[in-house]
Amino acid sequence: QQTLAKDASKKRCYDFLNMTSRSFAAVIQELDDQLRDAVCLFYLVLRGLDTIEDDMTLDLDRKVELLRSFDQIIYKKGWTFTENGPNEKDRALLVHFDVVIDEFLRLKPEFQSVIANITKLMGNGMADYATGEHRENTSIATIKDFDLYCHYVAGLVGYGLSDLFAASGLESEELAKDKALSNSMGLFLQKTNIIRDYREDLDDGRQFWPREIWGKYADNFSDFIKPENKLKAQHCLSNMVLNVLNDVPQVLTYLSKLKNQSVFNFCAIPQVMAISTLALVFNNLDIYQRNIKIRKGEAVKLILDSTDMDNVVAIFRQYVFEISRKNEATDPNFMEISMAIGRIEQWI
Ligand SMILES: O=C(O)CO[C@@H](C(=O)O)[C@@H](OCCCCCc1ccc2ccccc2c1)C(=O)NCCCCCc1ccc2ccccc2c1
Ligand SMILES: [Mg+2]
Ligand SMILES: [Mg+2]
Repeated sequence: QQTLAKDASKKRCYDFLNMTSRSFAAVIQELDDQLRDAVCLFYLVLRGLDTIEDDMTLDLDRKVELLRSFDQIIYKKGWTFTENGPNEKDRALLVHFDVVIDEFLRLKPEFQSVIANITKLMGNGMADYATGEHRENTSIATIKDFDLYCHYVAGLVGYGLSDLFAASGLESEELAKDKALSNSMGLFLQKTNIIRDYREDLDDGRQFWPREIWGKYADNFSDFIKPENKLKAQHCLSNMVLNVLNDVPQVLTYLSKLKNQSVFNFCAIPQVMAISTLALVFNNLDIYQRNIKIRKGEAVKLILDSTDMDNVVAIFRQYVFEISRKNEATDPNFMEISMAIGRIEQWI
């Protein structure tokens, strides 16, 4: 009887995974037995934390209290949360969070401590940011603030994944020690999404592009949606893409150090999707009007091709070449982008 109940609650966790993530559910479920459950629960715990962070209808003091204590909440059997607004997309995850906690508490202790440590760091980072000087529209001032915020919400995920890979024995300890490489794995994904999500975030009253960049091209963050600012909008966008390109060499270095096939696929596929998205958004002013996504057919081809390092390098080379072809000599960022591409080509 016990095993039936345990299997049912584990199955529900995978249902929550498939419900809350288009891009990660499939690759997480392909991981080898030693890692699959730990990474699934790592995802669900952090998605639960992010569902608190993302909810703009929550009272700020209440939000901060939850963010800073989430690393203790995950040890409280039976805990659930029903205060999210009705439109919060992953609200159901927290309404049934007791199921996630039950499964989290069944993980090996070393997996639990990796997840709890990252949850504590991320929750406090999110809270510091939510109560910072720009709390009204979550705006980000400098490129340094941009890197710090993305470190909190995504770089730390890279830290935790590398630690889980090492704890499972499927990957080396030294990979987990090289924090800069793990950090870049998160920053590349998060920053690419932040560029792609300009319009969605603007409409939600959030702005994640650093003022140090966009402030060179406009007085207000929303100016870029106006047709008369087309050229400024294009140059601001290429400046953002330039900032993200700088993480590519470290992403390729991280991937080249992986030994386990299922871990390689899990790590490579989101990065390949991101470089494809980056090439799609480069000099593409549609991002100021709507959320653009790579076509389903292209995504399927990328997933099937991303199983070994040579193919992944070839895919990166293809998209970096596409960006260099679209790079315009009249763009003030033209030279910097050419040099960033040069640094990537030394690698590939
Ligand atoms: O609300 C949304 O749907 C999007 O939220 C974004 C936001 O609010 O900024 C934002 O929320 C960030 C805070 C919660 C992080 C949740 C997460 C994501 C992916 C994971 C993958 C595996 C294991 C655990 C994971 C945890 C978000 O989901 N951004 C997507 C990019 C985050 C990438 C994280 C990451 C970092 C390094 C990686 C290395 C290898 C493979 C996957 C990796 C994945
Ligand atoms: Mg989110
Ligand atoms: Mg968030």
